[in-house]
Amino acid sequence: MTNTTLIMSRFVVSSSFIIATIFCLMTLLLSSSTSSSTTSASSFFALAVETEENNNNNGCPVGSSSAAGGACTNHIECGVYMAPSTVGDHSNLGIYTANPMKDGDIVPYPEIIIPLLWRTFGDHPEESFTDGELWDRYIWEQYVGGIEAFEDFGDRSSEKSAVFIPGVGCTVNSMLELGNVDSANGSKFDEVVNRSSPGAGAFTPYHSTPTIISSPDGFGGGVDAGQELFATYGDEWIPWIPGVAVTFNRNFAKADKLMEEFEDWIVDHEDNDSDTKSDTKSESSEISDELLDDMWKFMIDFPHFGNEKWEQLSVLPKEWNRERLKELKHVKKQQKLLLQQDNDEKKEQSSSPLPQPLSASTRYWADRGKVSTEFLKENGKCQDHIRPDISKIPHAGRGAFTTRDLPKETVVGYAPLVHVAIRGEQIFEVVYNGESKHGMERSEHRDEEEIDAEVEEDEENSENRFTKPDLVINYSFGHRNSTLHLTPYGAMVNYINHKSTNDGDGPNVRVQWPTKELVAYKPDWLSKDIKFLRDSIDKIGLSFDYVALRDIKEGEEVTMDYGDEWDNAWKEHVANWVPPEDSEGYVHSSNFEADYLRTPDELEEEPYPWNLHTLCTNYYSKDSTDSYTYESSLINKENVYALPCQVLERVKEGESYVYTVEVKLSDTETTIARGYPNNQYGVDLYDKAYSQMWHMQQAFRNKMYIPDDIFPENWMTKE
Ligand SMILES: C[S@@+](CC[C@H](N)C(=O)[O-])C[C@H]1O[C@@H](n2cnc3c(N)ncnc32)[C@H](O)[C@@H]1O
Repeated sequence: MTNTTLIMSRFVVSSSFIIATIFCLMTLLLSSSTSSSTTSASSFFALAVETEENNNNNGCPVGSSSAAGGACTNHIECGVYMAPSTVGDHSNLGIYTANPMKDGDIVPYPEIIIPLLWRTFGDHPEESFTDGELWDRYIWEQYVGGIEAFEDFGDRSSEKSAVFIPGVGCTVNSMLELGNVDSANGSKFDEVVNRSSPGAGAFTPYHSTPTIISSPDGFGGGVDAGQELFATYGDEWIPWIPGVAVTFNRNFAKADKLMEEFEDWIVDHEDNDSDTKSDTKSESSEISDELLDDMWKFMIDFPHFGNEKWEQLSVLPKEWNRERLKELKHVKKQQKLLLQQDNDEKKEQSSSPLPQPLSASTRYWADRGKVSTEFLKENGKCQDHIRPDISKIPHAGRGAFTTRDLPKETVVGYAPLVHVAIRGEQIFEVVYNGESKHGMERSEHRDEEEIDAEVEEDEENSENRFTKPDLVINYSFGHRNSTLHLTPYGAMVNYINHKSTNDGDGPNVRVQWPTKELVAYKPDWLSKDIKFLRDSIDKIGLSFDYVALRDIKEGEEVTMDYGDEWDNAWKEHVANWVPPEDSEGYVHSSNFEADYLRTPDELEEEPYPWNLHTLCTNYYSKDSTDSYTYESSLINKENVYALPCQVLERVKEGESYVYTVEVKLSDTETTIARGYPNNQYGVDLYDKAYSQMWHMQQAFRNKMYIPDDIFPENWMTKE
């Protein structure tokens, strides 16, 4: 195989060439084979994953698991697990439900969304080509979570700001046709505290982004216990991880076609063979299972990387046997039957949609995506021991609360850590440059001179310029003697608030390195140096267990000690806090209620809160009287362009109002247009860019500190 790989990778060949080559080889092999062997192969639908890692349980008996201290504990019930993925030989993590769930059910529990300003989506910062590159795999575009556009004017529909969605959002894998959840379906906005609170802007206002079960057709309207949850990343996303199925829909169809050809070839061969030995239609015409197996392996392992990618090879079932052949015949028969019924029904003018049988390759991967609950208990980490709610700690925002009684030593939460090794202190710095359009520059993309030149051009903005760490810092770990920066992405752990060890009975959890090697935890990384971490960007290698320090009762708030530095910084922040002048009169648009948009006269009497303003689209055209009128046929949902505007007049039409607006096209040019509806495609009220609390200059920023006793000395790069 290695030689074949070398030779074939030098040629550009087509997939039909591969198949032809394989079939020729098969013919050659067959002509010299004895075909009486009937080696029984494992069932085609056997769950390979169930058997592979069952023994890896730290010596704990089945039905119990290793707690943080290495002791075996009885199992505590759990509904959602993070465990080695069924996608690609357990090379990454996946999210599983331990219970059957119906379409429409919400996977526990909805997460926060942390908006990122230090980088834009799809715009990989050049300087951090290695260090920080790992982040590429853990961000989404802002529209996924329903985050508003950050710029005031311009294209509001396709601004590509990046967001970080811990939990399912970061972990879920993609299996296109097998997508069984809608992940990160918008979010809610709630700043929880007032602008005058010292907690203002110190945590994300975007929360409650749900993952909703949405199983594909043919799967019975839900998912079974042990099912890996799959999102749909989109057609351009290809996980080029060795051994991973490249899951474009079109590949399932192509894979089925290849399997059909393979099957036809076998049937032909066996028929021909028995024809030539027509007197005895003997067993010997059957191709041996062993040979079938070898040929199949040869086909699926055929090198398909490089310029020519035969993605369909990656979704072929990994095992082959006669059962598989029968399955394929069955699927084809059913499909034929349905097609026939469909035609008959069409003739009868019936419109009832017919269920489609799953294609053979789809069926294979669907079954592969399921594991036993034992597997989850033994290899997974529970993700629903805690749930979010408003914290009981003043000014802290949301917090994490236990969903069940959790004995001491329970791993209450688990989080893989996205690391930035050397540039951890600079990479997240954001330069704010005022509060208007292009008011903020992302330092990662701009050099200082470029920013200075722009600021000089705009004296007004230079006064408002300030630099501040991005919000994600408050959700990340560091150490005073190191540049390393670790951001956890386990479900719910980002809700855990601080409680000092010196405060009352102290916190009830602490972070610890896991007790054994895991897909996302390599214990030998603890003895590597910081340069090794900088250059290790293919995979996550560090994780934290959040371990119960004592028995925790259901409903208790979970807290951990963020470290003395954090505690002191927060106390100093509170002591020095002076509510900003603009906290008076600030109302976020989500809390602002008005029956209609106001005219200039009305605004004089009753202005909007200072942070709100109206923006209009340019969907208008000239009518017969040479005046401009709103034209709904011009709506382009892909590109909703916003311009500054003011309402001049309002007319009641039915239950709602239509508006005459003055749209500002440039500094010198305006247009007056009639008939605007009050919505995002017409005229609407928006928060001014960077007016939300998390952009406040005064907002608290501080990373959490990794306890000294677990921080390796070799990572200490600073005095
Ligand atoms: C990892 S987040 C915790 C979740 C956060 N409370 C939220 O609502 O998203 C850390 C941030 O929570 C807030 N926080 C955590 N513990 C706190 C405490 N004891 N007092 C005040 N604020 C706290 C701070 O804003 C801190 O930067």
